[in-house]
Amino acid sequence: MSLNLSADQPAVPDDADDGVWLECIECGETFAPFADVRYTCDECDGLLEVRYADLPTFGDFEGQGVWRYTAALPLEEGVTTQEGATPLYEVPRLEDEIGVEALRIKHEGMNPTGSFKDRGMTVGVAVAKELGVDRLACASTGNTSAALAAYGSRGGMETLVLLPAGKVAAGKVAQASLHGARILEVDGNFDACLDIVQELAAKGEAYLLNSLNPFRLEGQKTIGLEILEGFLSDYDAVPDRIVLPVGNAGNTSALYKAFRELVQAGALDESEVPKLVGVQAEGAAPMVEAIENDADEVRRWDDVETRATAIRIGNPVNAPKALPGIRETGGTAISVTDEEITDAQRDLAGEGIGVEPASAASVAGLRKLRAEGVVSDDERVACLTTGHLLKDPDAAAAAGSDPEPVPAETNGVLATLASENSSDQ
Ligand SMILES: Cc1ncc(COP(=O)(O)O)c(C=O)c1O
Ligand SMILES: N[C@@H](CCOP(=O)(O)O)C(=O)O
Repeated sequence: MSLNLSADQPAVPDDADDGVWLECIECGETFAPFADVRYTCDECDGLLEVRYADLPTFGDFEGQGVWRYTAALPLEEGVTTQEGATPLYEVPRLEDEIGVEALRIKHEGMNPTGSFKDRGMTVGVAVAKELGVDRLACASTGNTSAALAAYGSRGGMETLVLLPAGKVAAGKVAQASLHGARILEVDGNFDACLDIVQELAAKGEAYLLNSLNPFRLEGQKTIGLEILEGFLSDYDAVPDRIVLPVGNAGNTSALYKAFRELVQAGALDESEVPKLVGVQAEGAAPMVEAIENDADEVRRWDDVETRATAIRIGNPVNAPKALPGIRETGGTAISVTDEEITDAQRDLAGEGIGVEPASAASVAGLRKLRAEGVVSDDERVACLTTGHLLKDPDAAAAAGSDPEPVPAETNGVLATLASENSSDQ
């Protein structure tokens, strides 16, 4: 099986349920979608994708948010807190400074729990209910755990999250905790947590809701659909390029699937599909390594480090879906330093957009690619910012300026205002 853009719509197998089925991206084996719990192929362990007998075009969408795109989703309703419909901000100063025809920021930090994970969970948790499971679990660098805890509690289900000890931003742990998840802090990195959660899921201890779960990625497809609709409405054309931070590579896979389905439905010409550009932190860049080396597989990095803790991931499990997404769209992958990430975080904040460090990687990557001449000045680009500033208050405080102590009287305040701001020097 190849995930190419011009692949024909597959024949509907006998095990389809109401025109929906699961299919292995490696060997093509098909499975009924809601009869049993499975995350990968029984035959070859390949990744699974949800397939549809009928694919929608733009005219088939109505309403707002993730569930506007019901025609492109496996269920008609989810466990919802009104996720999606996030802003597509204009950033005139950054657009000017980076030097592209148009730059828009799709700010996924404006979702209910402050990250794009809500789009996946509204679908994934609803499928879990359909399957009749009681305990949901994930490994997480923070945002998945916050979203799982919130949507699990909304669905009245037990949630278990495994976090790398000491490597998750404070806001995210607080969210998972208050929404009632049982939090286990693992003495290991995210990839080790995911190995364990996969084993727990295989033993039937919990239903896995990381992005290995094909249903979760269906919800995340709606990011791509919203970006395309936003650009069509404002520019009468889809973006030339979408730049996004990459960790486990779920979004890259999901956006590519959204575009492939539009091409198959005849709603988008193959030549119009936006180039997908993945950005990783230098200290955690296995996807970039694979793209640069033209490799078929991604090598697992055992030691990963970056200030952008959300993308501190060395073994992107969705690589077999994401590598074709980058290559088939004519995109690329690039790594950026932590300093470049923080600079971009400050620049976005300077346009009133508060993002966590991992999110700013997209803008840092675009800036670098523009400077290298890979992106040209006539391009219209969307950068995805994946999580809100308040997710990681420590990183925000470190990137911002320090408060200045003043006495509790006006003259003292005036004297301080008249002096140089020492934190600006
Ligand atoms: C804020 C943030 N940005 C980016 C990513 C990376 O997304 P993906 O795993 O879909 O590549 C994650 C988590 O993985 C995240 O939490
Ligand atoms: N950044 C992620 C890492 C896990 O990714 P997932 O998409 O596979 O759940 C997180 O927030 O935990």
